[in-house]
Amino acid sequence: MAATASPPRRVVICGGGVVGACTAYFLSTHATSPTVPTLVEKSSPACAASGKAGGFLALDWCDTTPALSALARASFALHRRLAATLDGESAYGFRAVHTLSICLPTHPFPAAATSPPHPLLPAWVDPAASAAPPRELGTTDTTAQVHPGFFTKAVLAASGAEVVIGEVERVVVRDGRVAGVVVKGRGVVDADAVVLALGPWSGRFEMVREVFDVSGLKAHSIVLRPHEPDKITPHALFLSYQPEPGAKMLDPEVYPRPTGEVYICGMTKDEEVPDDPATITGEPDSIAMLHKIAGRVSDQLKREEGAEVVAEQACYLPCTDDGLPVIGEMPGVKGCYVATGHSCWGILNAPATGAALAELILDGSAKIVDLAPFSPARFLKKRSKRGGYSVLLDICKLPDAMFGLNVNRLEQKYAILLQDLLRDNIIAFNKVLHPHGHIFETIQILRHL
Ligand SMILES: Cc1cc2nc3c(=O)[nH]c(=O)nc-3n(C[C@H](O)[C@H](O)[C@H](O)COP(=O)(O)OP(=O)(O)OC[C@H]3O[C@@H](n4cnc5c(N)ncnc54)[C@H](O)[C@@H]3O)c2cc1C
Repeated sequence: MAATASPPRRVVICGGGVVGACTAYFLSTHATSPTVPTLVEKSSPACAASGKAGGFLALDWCDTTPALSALARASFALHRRLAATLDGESAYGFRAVHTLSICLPTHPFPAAATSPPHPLLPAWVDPAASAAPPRELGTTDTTAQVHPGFFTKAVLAASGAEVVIGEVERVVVRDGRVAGVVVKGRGVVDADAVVLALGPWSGRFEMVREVFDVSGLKAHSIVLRPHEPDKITPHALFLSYQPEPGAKMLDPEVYPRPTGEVYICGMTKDEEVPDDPATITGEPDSIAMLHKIAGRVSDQLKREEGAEVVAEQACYLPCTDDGLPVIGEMPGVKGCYVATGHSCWGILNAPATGAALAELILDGSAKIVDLAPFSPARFLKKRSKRGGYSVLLDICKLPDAMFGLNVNRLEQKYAILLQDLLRDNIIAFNKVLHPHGHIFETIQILRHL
């Protein structure tokens, strides 16, 4: 990625979830070119997954995917640094946690059949809740938590960003460069750089949809206030549970919070994301199952034992086809950046995402993590393997003037496809281009990229 001549002055971030908020924070705290952005949010900051997530953080749980591992490890370290800078402990419940895996039996064991509680099991968890000895999945060195909604709002407030409540309808592009965004009822907000951090709504923008797909996976959660909150220890529980013999295995998660509340989530479902984040509600069956599971884990979490219901809710995980987030500049639109697809790790991975984007926008390249594996252009390359030949034919139909040395006039997406074809499909390249006599000129263009 070529370095920008001078950093953009006006940056507009679309979307007030954790990814938009962290990007705002790292733009405004950049060491040499601090830039306070404008953030446009349709409903309210952290109204969607970023306010309704668990907020669990893990150092090494993404290590099986090298690119994601780098993002997660950098983010975990940044979470620690942010907590120290922003007083995360009291501002948003940052703390280290113990993390256990527990296999919840299908049917509760009779009390007499229960052996003494396993030493790893916290006292507030019913000993009969564990069909097998619990397993330690993380320690206070490797796992931690935040209250995701409080975290998102705290970093956004610390960024000093101007927050505009309004719906971004589209991105304004002039001569292949971003010029602003159109906000419903307000008109154009001018910008030198635009960041699309719209979670599962990113695909609503044609410019994004043309390059990659983002889908939403609906997930449910409940928040309970036990009658003796002081008895609940900082233990995150990853459960496996089969409600009936032969039924689908469920994998709910339980996160006690320093606020005294206990958050329980699970029950996912592929479903179309509704237009308005404020209208998302949980389905009664899924919420009822989460209450059943909560009651099986601990008497403290039973409504009939005095647990107060604080929230019953649902939201959507933003998912991509290859399971990796998309972070980088949109091909063919200079100054338009995207950050989405963080799936079940958006609260963890938002800090390094925001820090990397801030570097990319203000310095011209990211140092904190290598953004190459997350580039939106990776989808374009995949599509070129299927459609590259016909695109090449399209290029051959372009007027001869396009094959001069005027790289700016050749859309970047075609240039990427050509690069791909040069590497993977040189024969097709020669065969198609030679009769038209464009080989020399095209190679010149590629040299200029
Ligand atoms: C049940 C559940 C539990 C989870 N637990 C964890 C966890 O423990 N740890 C973890 O790391 N991750 C967790 N996640 C994942 C995490 O919540 C997400 O990856 C993350 O919140 C995505 O953040 P985002 O900013 O990309 O999107 P979102 O939070 O969805 O934010 C997108 C924002 O864009 C706004 N918007 C949409 N359209 C427009 C428009 N046209 N104009 C302006 N604004 C618009 C929306 O209103 C919304 O505020 C969990 C997710 C779920 C669903």
